[in-house]
Amino acid sequence: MQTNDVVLRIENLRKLFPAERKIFGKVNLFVHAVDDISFEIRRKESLALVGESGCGKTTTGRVLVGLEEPTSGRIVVEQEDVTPLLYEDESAAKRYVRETYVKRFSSMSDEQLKSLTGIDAMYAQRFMDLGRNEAKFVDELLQNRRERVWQMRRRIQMIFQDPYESLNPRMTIFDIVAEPLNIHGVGNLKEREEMVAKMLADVGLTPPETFMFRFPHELSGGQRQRVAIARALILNPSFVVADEPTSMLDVSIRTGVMKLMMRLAEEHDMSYLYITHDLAVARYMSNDIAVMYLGKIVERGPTEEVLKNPLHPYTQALLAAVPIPDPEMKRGEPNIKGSVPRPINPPPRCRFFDRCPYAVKFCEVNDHPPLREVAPKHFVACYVVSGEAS
Ligand SMILES: Nc1ncnc2c1ncn2[C@@H]1O[C@H](COP(=O)(O)OP(=O)(O)OP(=O)(O)O)[C@@H](O)[C@H]1O
Repeated sequence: MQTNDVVLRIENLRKLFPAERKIFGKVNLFVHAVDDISFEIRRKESLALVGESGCGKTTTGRVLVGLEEPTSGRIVVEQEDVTPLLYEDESAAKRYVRETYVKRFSSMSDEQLKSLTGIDAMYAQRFMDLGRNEAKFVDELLQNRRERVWQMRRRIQMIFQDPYESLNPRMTIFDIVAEPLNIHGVGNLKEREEMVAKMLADVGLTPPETFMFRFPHELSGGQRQRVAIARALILNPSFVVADEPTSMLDVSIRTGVMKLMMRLAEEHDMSYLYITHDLAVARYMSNDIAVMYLGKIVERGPTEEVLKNPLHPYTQALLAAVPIPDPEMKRGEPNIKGSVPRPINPPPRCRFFDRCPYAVKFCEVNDHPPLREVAPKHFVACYVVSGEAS
C-alpha cells in the first residue's frame, strides 16, 4: 500500500439544518452549517479542521461517521462512494444515486463516459458494463446496503471531546472496549479478552488487568480518553474523526494523549480528521490544515505552509489571537470586527465580508470566492488575496 493514497475524499459537502420549526408549511430558514466543502486525506496522514466555535467542524465529522445525513455532496472512502450508506432512508439513497450518476451518465455518450476521471470513471465503466441499464445500476450500487453500512462503521470511528460523557458509566472498561467487537461479532470471549488487553496496553493503560474490570469513574480524564481511543481503534479503522479529544483534558496530560494518537496512527496505518480550535494542536497533529469559517473552508494547505504563511484574513486573525510560540510563524494582522454570526440563509457574498478588514465592493457583489491555488497545494478563498478584486 502506498503511503500517499487517498483514504477519504469529501466533495461539495453541504449540511443545512432547519432554523425554525414549522408544524404546517415549508421551512424557509436554514442554518448553513457546512456549505460546499471539499478536501481529501491520504493514508496515514491527518487533516486538521480548525476554526471558531460554530463554524461547522463538528457537523462535518458527524456526517462522516453517519450521525447526520448530508444535505448534498459526495463522500468517497477508499475508492467507494459511501454516500448512499449515509442516508437512513433507502429512497433517499436511491435519489442520490440517480442524481449523482444515472441522470448524468445517461445523457453522455460512451466516449464522454470514458473521458471521466477518478471515482466517476469507475462508476461510468460499470454503467456501460451493465448495458446502460439504469435500474440494474441503481440496484447494484445499493446492493447489501445494510451490510455495507456495518462495514463502513468499522472503517470510520469517532473520538469525542468529552471523556466523561462518551463512556457509559455502568459498563466496565473491558465491556466498553469490547462492545464494538461484540456488535460486529468479532472473535469469541477469550479472543476478545486478548484483543482488549492488547489494545489497553497499546494505549498505555498497563498492566491491562488492572484496568479491565474498573468503571470509568475510577479513572482520570486522561485515562478515560485513552479508553475512548482504545474503543475507537479496536476494530482497526482506516479513518478516525477526532473531535477536540484533548481540549477537556488537563494541559499537563494533553501532549501525552496527542503523542499516543500520533503513534497509533503510524502503527495502525490510520488517518485522522482532527477537529480543533487550537492552532498549536493542529500544528502538532496534522499534515494538512483546513480553516473553516461559517460553513466554508477559507484556506487549506500543508499545515506548516499555512501557519507560516497565512493568507486569508481570517486565518491571520486566528493566528494573531493565539500566536504559536515559534519565531518563524507570522503573527498575522490582529483584530477582526464583530463576532461569529449564525449562518442562517446567508447572503451569497463572501462569508467573511462583514468582518473582513480588507473587503472591497467586488467582495460584496460577487458570490463567495472559490478556493484558488495561490502557492503549491496552498488554497485560499479570497478575491483580494487571489488578485481578482483589484
Ligand atoms: N442539530 C442542529 N440543528 C440546528 N443547528 C445546528 C445543529 N447542529 C449544529 N447546528 C448549527 O450549525 C452550526 C455549526 O455547528 P458545529 O457544531 O458544527 O460547529 P463547530 O465548529 O463544531 O462548533 P463547536 O466547536 O462549538 O462544536 C452552528 O451554527 C450550530 O448552531
